[in-house]
Amino acid sequence: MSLPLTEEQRKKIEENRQKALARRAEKLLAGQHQNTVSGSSIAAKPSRSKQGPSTHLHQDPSKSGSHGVVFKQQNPRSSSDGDQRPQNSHSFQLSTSEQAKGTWQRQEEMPTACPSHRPPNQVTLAGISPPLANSPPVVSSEQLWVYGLEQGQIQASHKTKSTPFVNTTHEPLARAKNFQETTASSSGQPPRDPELEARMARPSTSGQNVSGSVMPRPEERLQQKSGTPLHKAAGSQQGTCIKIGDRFQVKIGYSEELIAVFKSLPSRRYDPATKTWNFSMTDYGALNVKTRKWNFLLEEYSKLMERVRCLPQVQLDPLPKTLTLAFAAQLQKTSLCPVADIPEADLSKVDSKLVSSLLPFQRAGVNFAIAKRGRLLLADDMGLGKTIQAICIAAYYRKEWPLLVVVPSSVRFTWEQAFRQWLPSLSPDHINVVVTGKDRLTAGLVNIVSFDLLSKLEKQLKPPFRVVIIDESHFLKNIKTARCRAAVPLLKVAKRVILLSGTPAMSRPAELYTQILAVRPTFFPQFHAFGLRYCGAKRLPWGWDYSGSSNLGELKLLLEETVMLRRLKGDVLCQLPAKQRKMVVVAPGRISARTRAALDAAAKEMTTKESTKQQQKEALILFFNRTAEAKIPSVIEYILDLLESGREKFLVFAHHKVVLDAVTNELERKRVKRIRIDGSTSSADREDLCQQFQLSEGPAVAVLSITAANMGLTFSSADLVVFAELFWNPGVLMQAEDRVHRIGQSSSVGIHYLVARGTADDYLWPLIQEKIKVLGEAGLSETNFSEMTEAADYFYKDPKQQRIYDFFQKSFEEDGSDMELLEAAESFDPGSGSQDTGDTLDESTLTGSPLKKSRFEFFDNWDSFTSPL
Ligand SMILES: Nc1ncnc2c1ncn2[C@@H]1O[C@H](COP(=O)(O)OP(=O)(O)OP(=O)(O)O)[C@@H](O)[C@H]1O
Repeated sequence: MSLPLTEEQRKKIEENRQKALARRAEKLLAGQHQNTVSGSSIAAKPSRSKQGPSTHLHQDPSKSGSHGVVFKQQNPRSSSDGDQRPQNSHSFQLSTSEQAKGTWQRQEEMPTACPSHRPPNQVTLAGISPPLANSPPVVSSEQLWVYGLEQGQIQASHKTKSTPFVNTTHEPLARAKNFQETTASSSGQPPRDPELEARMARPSTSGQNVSGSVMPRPEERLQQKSGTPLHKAAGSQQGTCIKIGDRFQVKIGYSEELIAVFKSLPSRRYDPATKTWNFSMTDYGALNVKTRKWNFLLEEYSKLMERVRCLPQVQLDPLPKTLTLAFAAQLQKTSLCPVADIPEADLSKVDSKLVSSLLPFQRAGVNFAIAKRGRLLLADDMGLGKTIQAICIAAYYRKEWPLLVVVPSSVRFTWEQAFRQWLPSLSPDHINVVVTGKDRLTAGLVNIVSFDLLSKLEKQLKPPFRVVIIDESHFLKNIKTARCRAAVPLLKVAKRVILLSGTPAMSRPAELYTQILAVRPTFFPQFHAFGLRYCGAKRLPWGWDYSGSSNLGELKLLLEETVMLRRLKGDVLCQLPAKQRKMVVVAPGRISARTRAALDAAAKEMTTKESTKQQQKEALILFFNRTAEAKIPSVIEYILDLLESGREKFLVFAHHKVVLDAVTNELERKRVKRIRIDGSTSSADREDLCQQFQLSEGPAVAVLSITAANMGLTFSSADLVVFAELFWNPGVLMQAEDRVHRIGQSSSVGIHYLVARGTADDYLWPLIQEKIKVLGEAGLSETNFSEMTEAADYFYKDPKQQRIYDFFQKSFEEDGSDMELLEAAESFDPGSGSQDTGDTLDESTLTGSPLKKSRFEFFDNWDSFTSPL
């Protein structure tokens, strides 16, 4: 951020200039070393470099009176000078050969090892540099001399002005800072970053420590801390370094000396975007600022920075310290390839069932995590199996358990199931799912808790967990939320931090900050530095605005090098099955006591010997009915979590009208785009609604009846299907799945079955699996439907449960049983059922739902069920 010089500052500079001239004259008289024309007041000793810019210039044919400059993109490794060759006399070399000579002589006399010659007081006031000029600044040698002398004075006012955290009154920012302070003090020092430290300790090719040559000097540290650029002199050019691929780019306006420096570096290129430019000096001012970019190999970074420091009229913001450390090996040429090969991790101590199930890209993910010492953001696309990878990574560090798993509350039990499935060596008794604020957070070896409960159980976080998984880590994007305040300190001190999110940032880079902080607390300990670099921070009358974005390419590189692994579905499509089915165990904790009692009564009725067949079937219908009601809050919670996680378009299939109504009403309340197709939708409307959904952009949900919308419709623009309810006929379920898995679908499709324990799902789910297995054996269905829930705990030890299951099986397998069940349901008296149970549904979730009226309209469309469309 540069501010124009005030009148007072100008006067002071002029005064100082005069004084400096006088001093200079005295020095000359005293016979001291003279530096004839240069601005080399910063150079205490003249020293000639063998590789100095002047050598290049003199060898450069560009000097020979040509009239233009051609900039061509070159092979980055080419050392040719061909990318900047003047074609005519209006070249960069100034208009006369005399001038050029004068300039380059100055360069020649500059020491190359500038830092050692540079006076220590060369940090100047942040606000005095003018904005990037449109035309080359005209700076006389005298001016340069004076600027060099006067910087110490300017610095005097620098310190109090350049720390936005101190000065700003912007509340969120102030809070962010406080937060940083409190978390730092409450949790002690953040853990050291061994990876970066190792890099820093690695010797460079020149035998120097990376830190020795790359670490900024004190004034640069001040600059980085304050987030303000390092300024050299009034009137200096201000530029920035940005890392791009294995190169870094310099964005800066014209400076003759700087071009000489650039030319001295063999890897230079000009304007990678436009490849070739041909322009004269007179056109320079009109050039688009965006095109003034140079880029170099990373390994030349230190060399360039050292030389640029010698140019008082040029000021170049260095790469952030975090970047220079992250890429130290490349900056120092100790690594030839941009990303070092990731070694294969030794997973011999992890359950072989899990390890052998990993797909190749998942195995690579585990290797990456272990190479990063168990601290990473695994940002694979949705449905790529982040859970299995996270469990494997955590299992690798099993000696450091107890493990804490923080998840959205709608998937707590799915995680429990996943641990059971993938880690058979872990006794189920050692898995602790925290359900209420009174539960113990440390009761198990694996402790699963929701974000919201975590903030209520903060006191139980001492001693801290050493291994932590955070699912859907973008839930932590807002530093002001209670969940974030509870989680981030915990993560900063944990030894292993596994963040999972398919959408780490949904709208702006600022959302990434807390996640980066959690994985690498030392990277950007202050948000402002991050905000300036990557959030296009703007100072507004009310404070700082960090809602923008800047240097995104660099941010991506930094994240990928150090913190984040992200694979998109398209990258690994060939390794994925066409359909990925997932059983989601939804929260039984949300079933009220009265519904639970009603479910138990219905279950008892089904197996009572005294009951007639008809009574048993009615009890079965009642059981379904209560199941539907019991699941509504969890279903809605799950759908809202999906939307919050960035799922854009998906289908929700349900069976009972009460569920379809509740979901539709909630989406309406949340103003989410939706369509609904059930038995009451006319054929013409069905097609229109379908098209509407197919063409819609952004989040949209299709709420569909399992029986009325399982055929004849195409929803290939979605790639996820959620079954809010189960249905006993797997053929109907698979037809419903195929609404998205059909021609036009280019992605692997996710299918989520929401299953609630203690309900009819306990029996329906194994029943469906059993049927599919039989069909699979006959080559009539895919087999992986049942494989996915192999470890599901649905095998009945209790004889009563077994009897219910047998009854289910019998009821649904008898010829015409469906019809019987439907008839039985028709004869059911909803009114009496309603009064009997008087179940309370979550009012907040069901606002606006015409519950009383439709409560027992179990099947939304009998006709479509018996004769599907
Ligand atoms: N290697 C594997 N073998 C068998 N099943 C797998 C494998 N990897 C993933 N799955 C299954 O794929 C489904 C999706 O996996 P998971 O839920 O972990 O994806 P995710 O990346 O966490 O998705 P989201 O971001 O939507 O939560 C699950 O049913 C999971 O069990």
